[in-house]
Amino acid sequence: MAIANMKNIVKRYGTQLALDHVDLDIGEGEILGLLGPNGAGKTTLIHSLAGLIGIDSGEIQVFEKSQKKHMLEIKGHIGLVTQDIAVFEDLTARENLEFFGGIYGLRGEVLERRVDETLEFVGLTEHAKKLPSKFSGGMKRRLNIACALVHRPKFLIMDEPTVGIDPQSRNHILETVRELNKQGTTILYTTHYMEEVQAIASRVIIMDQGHVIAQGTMEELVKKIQHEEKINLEVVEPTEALLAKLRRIDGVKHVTQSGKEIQIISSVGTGNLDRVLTVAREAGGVNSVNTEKPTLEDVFLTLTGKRLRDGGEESI
Ligand SMILES: Nc1ncnc2c1ncn2[C@@H]1O[C@H](COP(=O)(O)OP(=O)(O)OP(=O)(O)O)[C@@H](O)[C@H]1O
Repeated sequence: MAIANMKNIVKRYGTQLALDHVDLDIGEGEILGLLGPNGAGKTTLIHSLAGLIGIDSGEIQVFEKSQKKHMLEIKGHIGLVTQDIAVFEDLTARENLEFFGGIYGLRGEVLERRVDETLEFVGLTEHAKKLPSKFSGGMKRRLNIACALVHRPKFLIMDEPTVGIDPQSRNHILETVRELNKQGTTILYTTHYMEEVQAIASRVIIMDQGHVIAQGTMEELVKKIQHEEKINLEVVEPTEALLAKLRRIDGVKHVTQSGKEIQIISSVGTGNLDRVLTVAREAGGVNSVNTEKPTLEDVFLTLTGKRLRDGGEESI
């Protein structure tokens, strides 16, 4: 069954085109990773899918039903974990869950059982009676997720749920996502962190400037650039003149620099390793060199010209 289809979606904020004819399909049982730099349109896509904002044109179906016609019914089976933590600071963890469960029509014993189960699931049972203001960042994030889960949605949409938390809390959240998926929940997971997508996603969508620029499994995406290799150089003098010369070499697609380390993505089989070394030696010398197969991060760089980790800043 298709969990969601978006067809030809256009969304503008004034003159700003946030979604530019976007198509997206999500199948039941997937963990779909949505990657993109700041401003790519991820939150806009998620909010329009969850029915929080209207679109200018296009068609959205969720659970194979028109979103326009069945909005309320659809919303009852979606959970949305927002990027900004949306819990009540003056209610305890338990009271927060009771409130959100109540919104979804849960009452009495069923509500209490679901609240207990959800607290247990996110590891907050012992803290049920505490106010979120006493929580660490990671615990607050877990409570935020719990609020979106208490009504047991079929489809969970998560907007950067691990921003600003420690690695242990992040692992806990990723484990929660995997477990939910095992139990049958379909998940759309937005992040800036490539390694999170690599750890949990069964399929990946890459967005940039309001467009879906690539989608597929990790292997399919990496295959897209299988004719490329990554050359890692450490040079003695990383001057602008050297970078410019490297970029002019035929077959070189991207050159990025961090201190004395220079990374080059180049077509394979073009003899570019030799050329790169010659240019770098002439420009002051080379401390070390190695080549690697491209990763998902390199797919992103090749497709967008930007590094995801830097929040999408231009790298060349
Ligand atoms: N309410 C708004 N009014 C005007 N412009 C907006 C509004 N919300 C988003 N935008 C613009 O629309 C574009 C897409 O923004 P969106 O927040 O969807 O991107 P994003 O990929 O979620 O970015 P981030 O990773 O920073 O959250 C950006 O250029 C943004 O500045």
